Amino acid sequence: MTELDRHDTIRAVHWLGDRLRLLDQRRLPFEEVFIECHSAADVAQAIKDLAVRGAPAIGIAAAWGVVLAAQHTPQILSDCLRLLRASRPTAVNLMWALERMQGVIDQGGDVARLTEEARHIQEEDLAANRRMGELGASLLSGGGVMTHCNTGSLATAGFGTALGVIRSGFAKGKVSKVYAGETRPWLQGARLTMYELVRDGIPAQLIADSAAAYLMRSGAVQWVIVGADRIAANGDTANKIGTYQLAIAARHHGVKFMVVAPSSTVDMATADGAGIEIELRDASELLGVSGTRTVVDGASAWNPVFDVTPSSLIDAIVTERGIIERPDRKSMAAVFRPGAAE
Ligand SMILES: CSC[C@@H](O)[C@@H](O)C(=O)COP(=O)(O)O
Repeated sequence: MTELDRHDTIRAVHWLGDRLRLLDQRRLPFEEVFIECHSAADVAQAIKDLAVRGAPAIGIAAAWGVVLAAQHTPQILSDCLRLLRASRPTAVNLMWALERMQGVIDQGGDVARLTEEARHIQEEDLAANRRMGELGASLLSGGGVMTHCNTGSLATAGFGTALGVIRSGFAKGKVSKVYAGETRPWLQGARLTMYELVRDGIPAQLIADSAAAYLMRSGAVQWVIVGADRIAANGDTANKIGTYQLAIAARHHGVKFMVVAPSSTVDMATADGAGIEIELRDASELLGVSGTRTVVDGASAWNPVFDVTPSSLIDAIVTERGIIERPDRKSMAAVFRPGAAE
């Protein structure tokens, strides 16, 4: 067991043979409670309600949802796939995982084959995260990094994407301090990223989302490192709301901006960010904090939960296939459509 393995101990998604156990991320950090899904509908609901969240983890959970459907309700398998696909719109890992499962179904695969495919999806994600950790850490210099939302073990099969780069960077002595934005309104940064960083003993401080530009101006941060929910063919990247303004502030202050995501997050069928559907969630999520209403009755709210960062503001996209510096349509195609005529 390596030093990194000793630290990376959280797993959000557990397959138990006839049901799926999910660490309920709505209850963290103070309660480590698991929920059990017995059907594809249970999994779809858990994804919709953010009990499981983070693009890769959503895809993995959905793949296991298809196994549950094949075990318990094979007569309505295609309805179950539709239900899972509709659970959240932005993270393309969900559609990607369901397409892989559909491929097995189309070849006449039985429950055993579907189980094997879901397990592969989960294991490949962990391996991709380890690889991206190495690659991303090789770019780092300066020691100070900022991240947004939660991209760690909780959001993936383990280790994490952006947080994986931070973990690797810390292990190599290339990260000395992490600043985590709290990530209103669900507080993934405050509740989940700080939970992971404190468990790992990585020096970290929470900041209000609105403190980011001031932090960058101070010179304390050399890299902003974030994950992604969907990367279009030209490198435009959808990620948690607030990422775009971080990229603008980073460019203004000469801070580098890195996106870390497995190739399952790359959507070459979508030409650019304008084609990415952005999830709008209920206004009630913004009208209070942790269930306590903070806004006057009668007020309304606009609650998009992702935004799109144009590729021109991204210094590097790191996937398990390699590093793409200054991403654009051509450099993305060279990695994700090798051999295709330009
Ligand atoms: C490795 S997770 C990458 C992204 O999925 C993450 O940054 C993010 O935006 C998660 O949003 P969430 O709404 O919590 O699912």
